[in-house]
Amino acid sequence: MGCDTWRSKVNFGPLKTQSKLPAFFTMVLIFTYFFYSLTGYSDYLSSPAYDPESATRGVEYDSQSGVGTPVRFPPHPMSRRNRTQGPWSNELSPGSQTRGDISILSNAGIKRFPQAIIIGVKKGGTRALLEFLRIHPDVRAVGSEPHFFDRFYDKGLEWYRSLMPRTLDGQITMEKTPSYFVTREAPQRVFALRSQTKLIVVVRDPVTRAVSDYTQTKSKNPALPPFQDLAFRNGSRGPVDTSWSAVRIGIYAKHLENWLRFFPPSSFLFVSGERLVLDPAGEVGRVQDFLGLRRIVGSKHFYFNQTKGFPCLKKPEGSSRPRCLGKSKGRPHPAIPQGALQRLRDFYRPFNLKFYQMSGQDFGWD
Ligand SMILES: Nc1ncnc2c1ncn2[C@@H]1O[C@H](COP(=O)(O)OS(=O)(=O)O)[C@@H](OP(=O)(O)O)[C@H]1O
Repeated sequence: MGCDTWRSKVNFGPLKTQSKLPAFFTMVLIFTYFFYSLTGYSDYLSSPAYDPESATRGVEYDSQSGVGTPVRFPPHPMSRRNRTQGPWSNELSPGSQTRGDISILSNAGIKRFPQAIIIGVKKGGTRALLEFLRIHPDVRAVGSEPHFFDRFYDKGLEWYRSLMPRTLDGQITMEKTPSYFVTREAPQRVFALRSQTKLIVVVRDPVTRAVSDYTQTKSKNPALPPFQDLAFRNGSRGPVDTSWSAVRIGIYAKHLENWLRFFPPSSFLFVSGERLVLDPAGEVGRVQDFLGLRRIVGSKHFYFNQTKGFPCLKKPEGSSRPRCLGKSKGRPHPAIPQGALQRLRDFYRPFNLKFYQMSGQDFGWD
């Protein structure tokens, strides 16, 4: 009788007990999946597994020879806690680190290596471009600068991939680290990871860029000598001091040569930092075309903020309110003697002309 009673109590309608078992286990599986998804454990458990795309890329990677040698990824070097608190956390952009970090959907998709990287240039407008692109539903980007190919290469590919946001099929993973453009080893390293990587370089008049760079350093170190004392040797009377990074970064042709040893010209898109301010929709339109994206980000997303003196977003990613970039972007520059600026302009002219030839674009700095 006991057994019959039990049977009749667990009888769901016309189904027999045997046919209910698979349904029961399916429910347990579904429950377990949602439990892990909601608590974030699925992220933790799945991180050492390689998606086919990144595993294929691992075959390309060889830090010594650059290409062709299959190598194993190193074991995951970071604990769960450290993965979210990397050394780059001080460099977080204003706003969230990745789109929808706190949403349940953040566990959907796969962490992939970037298909496109903004590799430079420092103070070119790289943050503005990345924040503009992040409005696009098919773009997901790391908010901070990973600095993998210059500073943290020793941490290994899995560390790098763990920083990436999850993407669904058809979405593009991006990051920006402007110092890659001037890092000697970066081209080979990027190529070794993914030879098809699309490379975006935001360039700006090298003279203004140098002043912008100086302004940033001076804001952290007010005792910094005057610009002209650093830009020229012998107390500003001598030749241009190319050992000063603020000057050296602006010799774009030289750095680009280094990249062209590994990547064909078609891998690059050069974005004008000046046009990005004057016509953000136009410049972002070119970037969307280059990335093979639908032109979704357009003029309706921008407005010119008179106080800031720069275009701002009407509705940035992760927010419903208009927002401009932070105070460190678009800040006033100190007055530099005209003579010093002219000498620098003369210095850069031949390099600029060479860069125009190499990039196939005249940026109009001269
Ligand atoms: N929309 C908008 N808002 C604010 N700032 C803008 C914008 N578009 C371009 N810029 C220019 O971006 C310059 C900073 O460049 P980066 O973001 O590449 O700097 S960094 O290398 O990441 O530090 C920054 O340089 P400074 O003007 O010297 O501050 C700006 O001129």
